[in-house]
Amino acid sequence: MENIIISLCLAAILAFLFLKPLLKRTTATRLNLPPSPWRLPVIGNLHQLSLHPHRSLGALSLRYGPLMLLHFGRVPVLVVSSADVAHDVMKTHDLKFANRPKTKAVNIFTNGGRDVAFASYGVYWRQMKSVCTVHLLSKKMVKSYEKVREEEIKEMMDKVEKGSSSSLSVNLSEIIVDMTNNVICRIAIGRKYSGEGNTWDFEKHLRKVMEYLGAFPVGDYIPSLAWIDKIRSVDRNMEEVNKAFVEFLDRVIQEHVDEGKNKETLDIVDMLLRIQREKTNGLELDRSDIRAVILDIFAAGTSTTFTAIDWVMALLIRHPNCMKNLQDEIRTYSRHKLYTSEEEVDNMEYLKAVVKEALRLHPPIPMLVPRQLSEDVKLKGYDIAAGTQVIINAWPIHRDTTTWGPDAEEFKPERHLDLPLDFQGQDFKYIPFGSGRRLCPGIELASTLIEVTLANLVNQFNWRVETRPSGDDDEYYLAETTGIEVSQMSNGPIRTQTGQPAAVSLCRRIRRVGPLWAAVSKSSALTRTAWYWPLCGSARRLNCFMLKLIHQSVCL
Ligand code: HEM
Repeated sequence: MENIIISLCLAAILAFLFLKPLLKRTTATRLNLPPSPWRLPVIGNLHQLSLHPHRSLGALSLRYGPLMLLHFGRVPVLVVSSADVAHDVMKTHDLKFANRPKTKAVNIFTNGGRDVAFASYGVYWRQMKSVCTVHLLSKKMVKSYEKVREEEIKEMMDKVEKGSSSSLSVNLSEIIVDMTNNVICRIAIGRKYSGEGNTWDFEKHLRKVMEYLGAFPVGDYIPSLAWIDKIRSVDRNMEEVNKAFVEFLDRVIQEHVDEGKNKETLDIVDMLLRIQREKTNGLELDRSDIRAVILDIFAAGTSTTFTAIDWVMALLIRHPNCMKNLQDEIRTYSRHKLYTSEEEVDNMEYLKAVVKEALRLHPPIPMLVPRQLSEDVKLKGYDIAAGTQVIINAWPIHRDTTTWGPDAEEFKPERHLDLPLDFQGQDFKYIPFGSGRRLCPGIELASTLIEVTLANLVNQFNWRVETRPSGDDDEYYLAETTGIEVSQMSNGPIRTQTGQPAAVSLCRRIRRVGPLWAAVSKSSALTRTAWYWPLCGSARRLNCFMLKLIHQSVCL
């Protein structure tokens, strides 16, 4: 009798194991899944991504529609490529799509998502987001940092001035990067760490953190290849970088504690310490939470902002008529020759249109920050399972001819003059800062800094292309770059593939004419990635994201 029972049990287990995949397949076939491009075993659809994934996903969407289901390794990824579907995701079902996926790097650097950008949707994130929008990055707070912006922009203008009055070249992108870093640094931690006299190389460490946050975590997406991360000692290296950063931020926080509460101008660390003392919003912060928020401010605020300024300058130089219109406007409103103030910038409608148009064509985070679905949902009749990662690809949305007209690919700031579009993501055809619950809280800070910087650069200098080697087209000069350096802030494959902050290579020779002289501009991204190009070139030819992964594996 016992033998019979054991045999029956064994038979049942075997039958279950045998039937399980079949059952699964039957259930899956009953689900109405979104269209998917063909995929390979193990890597899924990764081979279909080029070095500009926002472009390759945009091209795939022309074939498979605005809602596609891909697989990055074994992780299902939903790709949204139209304003209509973006509306359903970020408005109708925003709550279900309000989570973020977390990679190993995110867990290490943000202490398991104790920041804002990667925190899981829930009470803690809600409190943090509210602290960010109401206290740290509110209109009033941004206004209180006006002096910081003015000082740093004046310093930037001095550098351009010096460069332009000598025959030496000026790296405009580098100057913009320095200015942006300095502004964000002073706002966040009260002082800047660039230049001489700094024993700790803050920028180098921050870049390292962002490289890890932006790198493709092979093991997270293709567990069978997790050994690659082990061989590369990725975990150990990340822990070491994190340790150095933690020590630095701890020192900064302790200095703030020692300085006391009665400072005249408060930076973000001061504000966070006050929130910790007063338990604002019922929030109980410990030191590691404060560190995570500060890291967010740096990671989310620096490269995005400088990339935007870089693109606007590049587009203006390519469109002399727009440059002239803008200069006319700025010179009408700007009373002082040496500095155009934020109050004056407030009146400049054409300047705002120029910035909006540049962010439409070149959103610094073209695929936004990935989201993760927290429960099953039906979207446009398709079944999407909980846990699916979600990419909202702003790139094709911003260039859709059905919503933007046949000239959607052209740089035409005028189109914004009569359009009631803002950065708040209310109209889903224009979402450079995202939308809904996860909307970027840094809009006020970023747009103010971008506008006042441009007003000054454009007001005081006339920019034009000086030389142009024959036989090269515009793309050669004005290409998006991707790669580790420009995907620093991103998380997960989406980020790395997106090459989020799509920095521009401003490698034209630019001359300031009129009373002052020549400035030569060269992209920092290009400078930093000079050694990287041969591989990028071949990767581009093969349209192969895998090559980038291999390169990243070797270099990180
Ligand atoms: C041109 C500059 C910037 C652009 C284009 C940009 C864009 C974005 C985008 C697309 C998102 C994701 C939104 C979504 O998921 O719907 C985001 C999130 C975020 N941004 Fe920005 N951003 C910029 C500047 C800044 C600045 C200056 C800060 C702060 C100092 C900042 C802080 C954040 C934070 C904390 C989040 C996460 C919000 C959340 O998950 O709830 N950003 N940003």
